[in-house]
Amino acid sequence: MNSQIQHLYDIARKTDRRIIGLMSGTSLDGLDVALCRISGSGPATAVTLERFSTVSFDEEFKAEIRTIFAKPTIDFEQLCLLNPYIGRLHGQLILNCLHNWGVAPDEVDIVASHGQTVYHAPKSQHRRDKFPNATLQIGDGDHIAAVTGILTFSDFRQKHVAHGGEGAPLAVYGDYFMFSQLGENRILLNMGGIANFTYLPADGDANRVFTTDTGPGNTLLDAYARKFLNKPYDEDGQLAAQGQVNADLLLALKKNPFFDAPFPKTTGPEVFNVPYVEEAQVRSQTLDLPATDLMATLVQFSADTITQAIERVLLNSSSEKKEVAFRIYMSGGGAHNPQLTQRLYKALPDCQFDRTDSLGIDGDAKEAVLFAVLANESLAGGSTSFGDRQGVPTVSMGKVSFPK
Ligand SMILES: Nc1ncnc2c1ncn2[C@@H]1O[C@H](COP(=O)(O)OP(=O)(O)OP(=O)(O)O)[C@@H](O)[C@H]1O
Ligand SMILES: CC(=O)N[C@H]1[C@@H]2OC[C@@H](O2)[C@@H](O)[C@@H]1O[C@H](C)C(=O)O
Repeated sequence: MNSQIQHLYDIARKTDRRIIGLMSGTSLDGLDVALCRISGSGPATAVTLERFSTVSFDEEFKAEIRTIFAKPTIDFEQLCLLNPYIGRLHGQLILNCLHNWGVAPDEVDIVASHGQTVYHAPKSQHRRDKFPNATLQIGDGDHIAAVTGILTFSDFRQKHVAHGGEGAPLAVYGDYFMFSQLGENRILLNMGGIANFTYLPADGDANRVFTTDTGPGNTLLDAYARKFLNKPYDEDGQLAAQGQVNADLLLALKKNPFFDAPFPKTTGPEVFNVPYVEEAQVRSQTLDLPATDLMATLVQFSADTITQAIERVLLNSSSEKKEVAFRIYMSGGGAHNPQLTQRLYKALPDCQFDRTDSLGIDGDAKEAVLFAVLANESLAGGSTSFGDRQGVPTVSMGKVSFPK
């Protein structure tokens, strides 16, 4: 037997594993690196987040990704070059983090890498009948394994697509395994570039849990912060705080079939981008809106679409379950924006708000931890059924890269 297969087998048989989860999301702010110790599997999964860092990307690297990011037409050579480049970079950033943490690479069992999404195209978006749902992440796992010498799992989303899902959101698996709690209706709300939430019903029924994207989180805010402030984001919503919401533009922004589509569903910056806002401004005759009002309207747009999606869950829960309070646990960068969170508190007065930090997982690390949990599940779990339904296939995800 190849000794690397034996090594994989030995890791799978351990009672607990040290797994580094990696996430680089739609905000392109940096690489989230989460060193986790994980035992158990399925709903018995127990995670200790031992170390966490977000390693910021420099402007030159962000500009390289932006040449192909979420664009239907790109320079194919750039895509080809970035695939190994990002893999090697992520590998090097892992080594840097391990060095800073005083952890040797051979003390880590597995790297679980999301990669960089460069294009996301569910059927509802591409509308080309003969093609399936599609999504593309780059930063190949072989390069991460070669640079770090650590067995690497990567490219988690293709298996989900192969079984009829849209390739996202995958949070449903990790959230159910880590955060489901009998007796409490939980909403795990992650506000990254795109916002999504997981519904965890109080009865713990795996057949009813789901995660859905709700629309933009920070992606539009960041695009306009770059334009108006020449900064990566509007810190604490300071610019938005100075403006008034424009009702006509808000209405125009909300006119998109995505918002009425059934759960679960996904979207991305391929749809919600600057041209989308400009087109809504033309329709609502608000092209001359001051920067402050535009920012305030964009925050309201994110807040309203998140609220309306969550309200749908509250309405659909039976009267019996409504007696159990809904608690919303926030995570992701948007949870640091008071302009966004205050609007949510106001719009959902019957819900109690908290952060995933109170459940033991730093909200900024949650998505990186998810990939560590998915790799753990592929190694040691795989027996939890999510039923036979759209968007939540019962599958083990991730491809294996041996270091040699
Ligand atoms: N203090 C703050 N004030 C306002 N916004 C903030 C603050 N801190 C973080 N953010 C927002 O959070 C973003 C980063 O969020 P996060 O890292 O969760 O996104 P991501 O993981 O790239 O996205 P996704 O979940 O869509 O993949 C920043 O780009 C910024 O918009
Ligand atoms: C295709 C893709 O990369 N989607 C991301 C993105 O970022 C947030 C939202 O859009 C979510 O659908 C997903 O990531 C999280 C980790 C998920 O799959 O649950």
